[in-house]
Amino acid sequence: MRVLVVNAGSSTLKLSLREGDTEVADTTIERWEGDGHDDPIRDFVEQHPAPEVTGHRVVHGGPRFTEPVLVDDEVLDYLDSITNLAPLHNPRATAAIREVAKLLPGTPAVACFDTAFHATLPPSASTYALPKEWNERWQLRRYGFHGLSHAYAVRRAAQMLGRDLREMRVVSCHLGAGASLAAVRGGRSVDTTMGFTPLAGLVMVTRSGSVDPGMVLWLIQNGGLAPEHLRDVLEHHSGMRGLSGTSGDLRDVLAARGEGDPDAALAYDVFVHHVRREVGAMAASTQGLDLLVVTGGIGEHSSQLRRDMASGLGYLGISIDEAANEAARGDTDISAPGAVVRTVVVEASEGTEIARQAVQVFEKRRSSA
Ligand SMILES: Nc1ncnc2c1ncn2[C@@H]1O[C@H](COP(=O)(O)OP(=O)(O)O)[C@@H](O)[C@H]1O
Ligand SMILES: CC(=O)OP(=O)(O)O
Ligand SMILES: [Mg+2]
Repeated sequence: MRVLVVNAGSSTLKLSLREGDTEVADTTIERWEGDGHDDPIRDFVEQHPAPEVTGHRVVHGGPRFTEPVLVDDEVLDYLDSITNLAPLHNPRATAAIREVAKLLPGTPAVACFDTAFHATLPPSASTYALPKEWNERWQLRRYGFHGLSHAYAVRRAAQMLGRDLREMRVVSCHLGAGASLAAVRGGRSVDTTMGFTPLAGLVMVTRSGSVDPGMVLWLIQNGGLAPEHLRDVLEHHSGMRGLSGTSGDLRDVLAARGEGDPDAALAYDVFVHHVRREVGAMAASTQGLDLLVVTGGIGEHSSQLRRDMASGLGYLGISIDEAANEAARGDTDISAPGAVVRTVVVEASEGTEIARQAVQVFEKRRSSA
């Protein structure tokens, strides 16, 4: 089956065409505003054979969607209504869904949610200790994100090891522009570092990750900061970028650190500290660890980050092979011989998971029609 996969992330737009398990064409648009001014989606669709189904990444499914769903007007209206839950991401996804619907009228579109993978969190992990009425009124809870990436990465890692995912305790690390960890047990997500929004958890490239809520209130009341300004700073000018004072891209941070820049050195140390600390937290939620999976632009490409991360996690049984870590390209087992916990690098492929889900929904519809 031919599937068009549309992944509108916070910064890029990735398009790919898949036939079964093969990616026959793909493109990444670095800047896509989704405002109809330029139309890379049209170009891609016109240059390739028509798909039978389209799969879209939608970051936030809100309280309603815990599984992929066939898109219709009513689903789109609902997604519009929850835009403010993921303002960096969801508007771009709905813009892309509308654009593709115009170009390929009649082709079924399936929305695949980052949040869906974490719908299995137990209440103890998903519940915020706020007034019960608030949680009910606004459906406040830890939703968690990067679920498409985590789902693919843990399945792929288990396959590489020839093991049954359901029999392993896994911590999955998606370290890209956005970063989150997932604790996976019995094949299901039982905890994750992101929360109600993708701003929570780890220190990221430009996002602060979790900060003291009392400090946010203090900044509004005593710092005189307007909420919108604060949001912009926490989303775009914090993380490694805020600390380094220039770029949050780990390549730039490591280069500046190498030249003796103390701000870049601190930015890196803070990033690594939080990754290590949260791996420990996730391993507590899985009650032990058999497999550590590392994915995302940072996880796949920075052997230094993997080395520094692993060097602080020996107490969990994590031990990596130096040479394998340095040489790792694509999907690679970098575990030290005899390591109690396997450490595997997986090339992120949200697209594979989106295509899988889209085909599943499409075939279910066809068999019930
Ligand atoms: N060779 C590299 N070394 C260190 N970091 C890298 C390297 N290549 C990419 N990165 C990091 O990966 C990030 C992008 O991650 P990626 O997962 O591709 O992005 P997105 O989350 O937008 O999909 C960049 O911001 C950069 O920090
Ligand atoms: C959910 C999220 O943070 O996505 P991204 O990493 O693509 O920004
Ligand atoms: Mg990404």
